[in-house]
Amino acid sequence: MASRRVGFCLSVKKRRRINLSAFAHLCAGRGIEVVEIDLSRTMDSQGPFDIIVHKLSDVIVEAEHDSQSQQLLDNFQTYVSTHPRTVLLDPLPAMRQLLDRFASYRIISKLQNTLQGKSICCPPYLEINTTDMSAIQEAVDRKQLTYPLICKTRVAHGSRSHEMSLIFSRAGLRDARPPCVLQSFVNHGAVLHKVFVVGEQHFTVARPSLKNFPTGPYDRKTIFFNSHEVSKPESCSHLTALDETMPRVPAPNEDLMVAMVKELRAALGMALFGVDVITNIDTHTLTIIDINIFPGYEGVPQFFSSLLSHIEYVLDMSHDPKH
Ligand SMILES: O=P(O)(O)O[C@@H]1[C@@H](O)[C@H](OP(=O)(O)O)[C@@H](OP(=O)(O)O)[C@@H](O)[C@H]1OP(=O)(O)O
Ligand SMILES: Nc1ncnc2c1ncn2[C@@H]1O[C@H](COP(=O)(O)OP(=O)(O)O)[C@@H](O)[C@H]1O
Ligand SMILES: [Mg+2]
Repeated sequence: MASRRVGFCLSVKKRRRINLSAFAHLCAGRGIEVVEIDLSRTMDSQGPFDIIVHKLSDVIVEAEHDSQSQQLLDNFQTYVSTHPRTVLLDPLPAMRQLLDRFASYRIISKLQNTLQGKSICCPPYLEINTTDMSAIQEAVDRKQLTYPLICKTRVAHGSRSHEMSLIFSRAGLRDARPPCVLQSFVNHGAVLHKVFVVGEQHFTVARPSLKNFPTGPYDRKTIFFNSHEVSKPESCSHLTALDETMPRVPAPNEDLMVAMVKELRAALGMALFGVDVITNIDTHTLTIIDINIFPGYEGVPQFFSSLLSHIEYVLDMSHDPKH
């Protein structure tokens, strides 16, 4: 009989993607039982759980307008609050803030101040809530945002959240669809670094990314794109094809990455997250552009062993009377 039970609460898609049955097999060898939580049944009938690993992004976003999802979320929250000894990976309020780019970029901007002098930054950006063009133009000028601007939806989860645009001039600002973020585009040599965090450990994987653009403003039509067409491992787009004469950008400094991950872990209070970083080709500043909840860890063969170690560590800590 397994002595410890880990509940996984994931969408069907996520469960398949991470191959939960293979992870359950690994856990069984360490006396840990993996249970797939079915949110449509009572949590009490499926427990007890020593720890719950979840990605409830779909449910949280749907709960905004769907009472059935709200009910599922309420049941989950009630279980968690009435079982304080069950560890939650990760806390709901912590992950909820990452579903909102306004909140994420505030966190990243604060981090930029904490790590001052460490050459880490967040691109200058604006939160756009209005359709009033002159107000938007004035805000862009006041904040001295440089063109091109990348326009991202406020909601950071779901298929529509990856629909973005590149705006090259004041006239192009009419293509912004509020609520959204307007962020200065940073030339980075078309390489994205995905930093995948599991507790104390992190793993970095390089991915394709948007190519460099001349600094604007200039007369060019807005480019609409889906971020998954440019930054997935298999992405192959004309938007990522670099001019071959471009000098290569150095890989990010590992000490800087360690400092960034440490600060972010503390600021977020989370263990399973991903950070998208790029290196500014002119200043070599490490630039954070995105934080993801429980990402895919694609290209990280150590993911399972690392997750298992983290779960064991958390369980040991929670049973330690000193904590
Ligand atoms: O949006 P990104 O930066 O491409 O990262 C995605 C993202 O985190 C996505 O989650 P969601 O937006 O659907 O919540 C993850 O999907 P899964 O939950 O199905 O794994 C992707 O795995 C992330 O991609 P990546 O692993 O490339 O960071
Ligand atoms: N400020 C920026 N400068 C340059 N490229 C960017 C910037 N922000 C995003 N990108 C590009 O757009 C892609 C998607 O942006 P991101 O903020 O990670 O959104 P998503 O949530 O869809 O992953 C990145 O992978 C990168 O290629
Ligand atoms: Mg991203």
